[in-house]
Amino acid sequence: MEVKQVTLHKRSGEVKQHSKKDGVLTAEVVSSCMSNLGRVGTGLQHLYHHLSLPSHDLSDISVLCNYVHLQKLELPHNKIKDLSCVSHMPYLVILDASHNDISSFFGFQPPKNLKEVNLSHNRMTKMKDLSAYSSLSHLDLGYNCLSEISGLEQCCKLTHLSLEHNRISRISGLDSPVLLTHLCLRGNQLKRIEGLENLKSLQVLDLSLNRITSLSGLQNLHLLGSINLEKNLISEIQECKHIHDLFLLRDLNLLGNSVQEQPDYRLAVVFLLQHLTVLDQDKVTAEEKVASVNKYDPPLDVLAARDHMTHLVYQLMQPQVLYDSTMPSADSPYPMLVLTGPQGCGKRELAHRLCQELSDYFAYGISHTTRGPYSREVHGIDYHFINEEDFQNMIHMGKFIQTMQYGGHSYGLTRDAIEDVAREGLACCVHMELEGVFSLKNTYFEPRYILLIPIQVEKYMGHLKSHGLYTPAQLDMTKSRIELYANTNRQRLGFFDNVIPCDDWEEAYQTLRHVVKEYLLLEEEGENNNRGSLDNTSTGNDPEEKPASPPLSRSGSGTLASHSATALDPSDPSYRNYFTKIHAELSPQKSPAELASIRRREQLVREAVVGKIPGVYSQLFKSPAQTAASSLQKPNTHLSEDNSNSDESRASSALTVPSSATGLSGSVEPLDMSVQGHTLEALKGQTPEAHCPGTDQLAVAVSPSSDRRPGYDIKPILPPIPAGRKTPASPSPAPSPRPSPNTAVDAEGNVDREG
Ligand SMILES: Nc1ncnc2c1ncn2[C@@H]1O[C@H](COP(=O)(O)OP(=O)(O)OP(=O)(O)O)[C@@H](O)[C@H]1O
Repeated sequence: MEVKQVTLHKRSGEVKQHSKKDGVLTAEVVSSCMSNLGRVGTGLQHLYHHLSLPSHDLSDISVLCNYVHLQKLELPHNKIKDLSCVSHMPYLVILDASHNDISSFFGFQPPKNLKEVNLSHNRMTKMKDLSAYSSLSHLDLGYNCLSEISGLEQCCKLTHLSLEHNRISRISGLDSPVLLTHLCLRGNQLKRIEGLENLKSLQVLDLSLNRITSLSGLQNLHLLGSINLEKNLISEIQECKHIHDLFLLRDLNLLGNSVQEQPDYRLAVVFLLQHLTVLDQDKVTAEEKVASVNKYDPPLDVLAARDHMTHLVYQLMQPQVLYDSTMPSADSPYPMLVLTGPQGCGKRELAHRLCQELSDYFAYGISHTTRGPYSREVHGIDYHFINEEDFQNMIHMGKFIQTMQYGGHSYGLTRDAIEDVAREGLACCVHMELEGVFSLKNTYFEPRYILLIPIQVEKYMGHLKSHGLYTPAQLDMTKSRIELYANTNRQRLGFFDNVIPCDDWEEAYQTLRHVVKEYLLLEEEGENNNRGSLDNTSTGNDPEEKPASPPLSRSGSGTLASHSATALDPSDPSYRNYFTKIHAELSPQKSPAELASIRRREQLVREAVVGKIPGVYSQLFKSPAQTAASSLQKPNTHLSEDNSNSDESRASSALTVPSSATGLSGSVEPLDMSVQGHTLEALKGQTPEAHCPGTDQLAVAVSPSSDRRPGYDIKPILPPIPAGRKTPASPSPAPSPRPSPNTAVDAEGNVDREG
């Protein structure tokens, strides 16, 4: 249908034809640029609602006074100075007069429903009161010469506002448009983020190309999803803490800020703002998120894996040392009992008492610590108290099997401490925090883990306070860790073998004693078998489920008990059976798959040690298919066979181990233990510490979720030489310090025991 604009729009009914001349808009041009045919209100006439005249060199558009029904008017890229014709368009909803020469701010009577106005790229210098334009939802005033935001007090429906590239040096006048969702102040002269407090609906904020130094002022804008701060003066990562609680923030742009030069900038920001999906116009990958968490707040598994790797690497870098008494045999790792639980829950005293009462079975494994002794503590009984420097030296000498930082001090359990006990023919009983347990679970030791946990928290806290040893901060930390233990127990079925409430110390001891005697099948007739411990290896639901302790018969128990009653003779062949049985009773049962895996790994070590296969590590990490095949071809060799080959073994291990260590030390830098546990604080409080070389490499090499991996529990050692109990069982609460039992292999391959 052909519609003549002239008949539809001329108010007077008369059409005066104009031609486009000297920037004057004519009716002909208008009629050729109209679109969107509709009806007038009466429904009797048709008319066009839209007029679009971009880039027509227009300067005089007064002819538009006649086009009263226009709803959308687009006049960008002309030379228009006067927009007064708009006063005649009461139905106008959208006006685009960008890229013109307009200097008068809203120089027309307000169309009642005017919603979207684009006056960007003009010459306006001052904003005026827009209270008559209360329907405005989108307003673009970018690229003008405005120096102050004002006149928006009544614009309650405004959702999009752009004032980019003006001369604004301070954000003000934005209290009212509370529905504002998009605000662009790019390219102004802003130094601070202020005056945005009321814009609670703000979702997209562009403050790029300003001189902003801090992100303060954004903290309450909880709907913000995107912030552009490109090319500002932000220099500190900790500024991100101001937007840390903006949980909907997905896109942050800090390109062109000096903060990007900070070490580990991207990881630190990704860690602080974990909801980000785009940072600096680059997608945040899942790998980056994991790496950032592992770096700044590593899960216990990751910490433990790093701890384990550190000690493994340092151990490998030392000359070979044989820990014969604790070496796992084919079927029975050295038996250990670990009491864990929050600080001050009494586990240390419980461990001492247990070792005293069951001195034929257990002795206390003494940890090292850098904290000073409390008043009644004895060096060499409660701890080995050493200074930080010595502790670090011991780490570098590969002495520890696990370490942890707690309350600003270092704690660690050495191989020697365990070996000391093992050489007495006893099982080792230690106490440690949860981190220690995680770490120990990476080693070849397979202790029973007993969690001692306070149920009555207030009573426990009162007890701790009464010690008078702890600062309020330490007390708070200890309290918060009760939940950590409880959660670990809830979330990791079977992680602890037993859980014992420790609100009443005597009751806890009796339960512990009972549990341990049950492990050892030593329970006296008639003794209460119903104590308040939870056996965590059983869910209690499955009637088929195996009991936590191996189902040894009573006669087995009798044998064990009678062995324990007399001093053990190492030459007695039943000596090893004794250990095997303690182990069987202290170790959780394994599935056939686990057992097969352990055997495979042991087989590999044996082969490497006797020189049947080349390097220890190249074999330990070979593909599962090869591993399976090789273990099929070479069925489990007996320990005695390995012993018969001892010359060859020594030669082979002396050759292979240092080369493995060298290979490792080339690619894996030793860990700086002081970094662990401090990075998060450093990040939150101030600029992160300088990058710690090696930390990342280790973190990458370690899978956080895996407790047991090939090679982790393998030591480059010779088969065990049972040393046996050297002294009669002592009733003392803890083994007294004795010379190091370490045994070294000299250049000729001769075994030489220290001390
Ligand atoms: N080698 C270790 N690895 C991990 N944690 C350890 C180690 N040795 C000791 N701990 C634990 O470190 C925490 C602090 O020990 P510390 O002896 O300083 O505190 P305490 O107030 O005497 O508490 P507790 O009575 O529980 O030992 C304790 O929970 C303790 O069990």
